[in-house]
Amino acid sequence: MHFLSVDRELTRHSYYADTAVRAARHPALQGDADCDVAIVGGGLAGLSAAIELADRGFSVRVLEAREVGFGASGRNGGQAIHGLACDQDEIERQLGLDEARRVFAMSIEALEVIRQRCARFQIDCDWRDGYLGVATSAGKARDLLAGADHLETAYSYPLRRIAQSDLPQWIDSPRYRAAVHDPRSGHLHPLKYTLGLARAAAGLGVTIHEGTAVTALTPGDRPVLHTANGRVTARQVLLAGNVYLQGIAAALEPRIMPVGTYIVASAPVDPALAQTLIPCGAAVCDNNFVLDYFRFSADHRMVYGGRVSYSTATPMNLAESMRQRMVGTFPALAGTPVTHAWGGFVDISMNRAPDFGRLPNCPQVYYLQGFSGHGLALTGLAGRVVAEAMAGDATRFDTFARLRHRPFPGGRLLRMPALVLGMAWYRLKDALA
Ligand SMILES: Cc1cc2nc3c(=O)[nH]c(=O)nc-3n(C[C@H](O)[C@H](O)[C@H](O)COP(=O)(O)OP(=O)(O)OC[C@H]3O[C@@H](n4cnc5c(N)ncnc54)[C@H](O)[C@@H]3O)c2cc1C
Repeated sequence: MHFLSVDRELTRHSYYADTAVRAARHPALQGDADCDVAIVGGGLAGLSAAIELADRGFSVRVLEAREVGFGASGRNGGQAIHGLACDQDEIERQLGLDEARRVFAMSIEALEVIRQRCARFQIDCDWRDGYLGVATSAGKARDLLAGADHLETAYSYPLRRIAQSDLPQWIDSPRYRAAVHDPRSGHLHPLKYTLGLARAAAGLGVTIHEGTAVTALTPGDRPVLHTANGRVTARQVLLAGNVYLQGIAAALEPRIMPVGTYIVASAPVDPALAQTLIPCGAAVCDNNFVLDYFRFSADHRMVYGGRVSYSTATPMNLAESMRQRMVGTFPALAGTPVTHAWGGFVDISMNRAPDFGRLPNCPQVYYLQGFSGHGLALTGLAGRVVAEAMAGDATRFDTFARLRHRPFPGGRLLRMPALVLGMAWYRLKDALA
């Protein structure tokens, strides 16, 4: 089955969709329109850019095939964490330490962007401060602490180190050997946040069209986006369609792969139990290659993410297998039922670094992709730097655009099997660490 059909199934039982209110529906495009910037994709990247562009006086249209927040933005783990999906080493290797420091600083700005937007647009999305990085083995603990040392010495970014003996004050689980805590990162309800950004964008004059799939792009001095019921001609275009952007820009497709990741939400637990299990209230994520990520929601449900599918097929018995992972981490939740199970696809790049740039055959068309499962905060910054570039100052955008990306090997047919094989190796490394 094609991953898009799998993806539609995965949206059906999301806790976020059950607990967010879609106050506004945005009408589909009918007829032809003109604007300064046309954006493909009503996720966090597209909406963030729309807000930044509207702030700079541009006329903006967002074209969304389904509905705002349909993709990863409305379904993710809700963890807004410093840094990128890849280690800073990758950025240092490619751009040097000074540029890598600028990139890291932008990832911290991305966290501030969330806080600022929640305050400015009064977005109530259950934000809570705090992120706890945890390690499941002695080897992983060494990696975690070495990473923290590097962030402190090379980036002046201190993380609090927590020894195994002190862990119960932070997380009550038998699984972990060490942790690091970051008070500047945090977590939120991603669909409430995404819908809040759409409301903010519309309030700034951005026209949003839901139910409007872009089927083709004609490059040129004024690129044209084609849809079933009309066209949009713009001075500049942003492609922010993530893994769903298929058949619009062939050059971009081999640079990312859709990888499935899954989440369950439990029934609400006694607030006192939630407080005992994660006393610091942080979002938690381990540093395995195939990682587990979890947190308590504002209504005291355990929102537990993990597993991956590199073949795009949904794992068998998804809800039960995820429940078992949750109970492995927190035996105290053994009697707590799971009420929701859902998932989505992340846009991983080969090196896990974000992939921002302009289309080779049409520099008026910008793109943002390759967030590699770490885009909740970074999309906000991405929208800001692409707006800066469109407004004439590409300094920060081009820092990202200089990162080199290789296409996934194997061509269209063999790409997926090659990836599955590669990932089996990393899973083995996790198991042996
Ligand atoms: C299950 C899951 C858990 C995750 N957990 C975390 C986490 O805890 N922390 C974190 O930092 N990141 C996480 N991520 C990643 C994060 O959600 C993404 O990086 C981020 O949301 C990407 O935003 P986006 O706007 O680029 O893409 P999306 O939100 O996917 O939006 C793209 C939109 O473009 C639309 N579109 C595509 N093509 C077209 C077209 N041709 N015409 C019109 N519209 C089109 C799609 O319908 C879609 O709505 C997770 C992702 C998933 C799937």
